[in-house]
Amino acid sequence: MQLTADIQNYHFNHILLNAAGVMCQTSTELDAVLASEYTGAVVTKSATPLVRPGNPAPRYYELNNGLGTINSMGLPNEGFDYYMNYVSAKETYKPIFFSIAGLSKQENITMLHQLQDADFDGLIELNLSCPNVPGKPQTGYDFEATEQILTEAFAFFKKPLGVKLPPYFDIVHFDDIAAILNKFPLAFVNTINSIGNGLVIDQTTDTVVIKPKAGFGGIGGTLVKATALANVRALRDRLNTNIKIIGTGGVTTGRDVYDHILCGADLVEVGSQLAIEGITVFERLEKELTEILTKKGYHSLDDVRGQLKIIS
Ligand SMILES: O=C(O)c1[nH]c(=O)[nH]c(=O)c1Cl
Repeated sequence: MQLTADIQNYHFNHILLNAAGVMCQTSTELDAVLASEYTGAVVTKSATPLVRPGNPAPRYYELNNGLGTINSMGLPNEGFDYYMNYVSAKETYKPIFFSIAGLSKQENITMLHQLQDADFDGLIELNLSCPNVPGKPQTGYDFEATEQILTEAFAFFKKPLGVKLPPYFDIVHFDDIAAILNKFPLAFVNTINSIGNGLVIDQTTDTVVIKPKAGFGGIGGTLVKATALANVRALRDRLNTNIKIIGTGGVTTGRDVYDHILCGADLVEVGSQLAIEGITVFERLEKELTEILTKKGYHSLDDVRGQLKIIS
């Protein structure tokens, strides 16, 4: 079964990888994702210039019905230099995505200059959608700011650059963000990040389940699948074909992976379910995906990608 994909001159022997933020903050976690036989790549925790402890705990919670997660981590990470050292020293044939999430346009531009000048050979994911830094809006919801930072970035940045987007919920917003993104030679778009600022209640204590922001946090897992598929499909339909799509959100079974590909995804990321199930999730998802493809008589993901049918 052909389960491969390409983004520019990077080849992926498997289409699954972690979502930034999950199993990717330390070198031990990054090594575990790379070591899995069933991952095609790894993405780092979004880096800020300096080390960040993140928000006070409890800041992550798994709903006891298994339907999702809520997090307000607050961008905890080891700092830009840690991840630069990791990717520079790493001997791997698998592509590495280096995620950055500066707290200002200038921080992102500075990190992009450092990445441009470094001998890092990989892909860069500009996170425009962290919902959990108090007082900091999600850039992806500010279309002018999004266009501005991409204009400044592409004035000097020549390595493969993609963006991690928040979910959109309005057809006109799909039109608007796609029109902006199509102005730039992006390698990929990764959609979606968690659905920002949800609220989960502990039924026994009538209390929110996470401490930061009075309990407001990003929602992931099964609960966000319909929104994730819509964003993958809407952007695939609108973006230039040379901008590849990474589908993220709501992946807990092989069928969910298949659905993301039907909507147009080239790679598929696993966040909440990886946090819940652990590294073995990748083997299970690939086996379940392969079963579906075999049953349908397909030999390659190319037979499926973007082939979602509508009712005519
Ligand atoms: O709170 C976080 O660290 C976080 N949490 C998310 O759900 N998405 C992000 O992009 C980030 Cl940066």
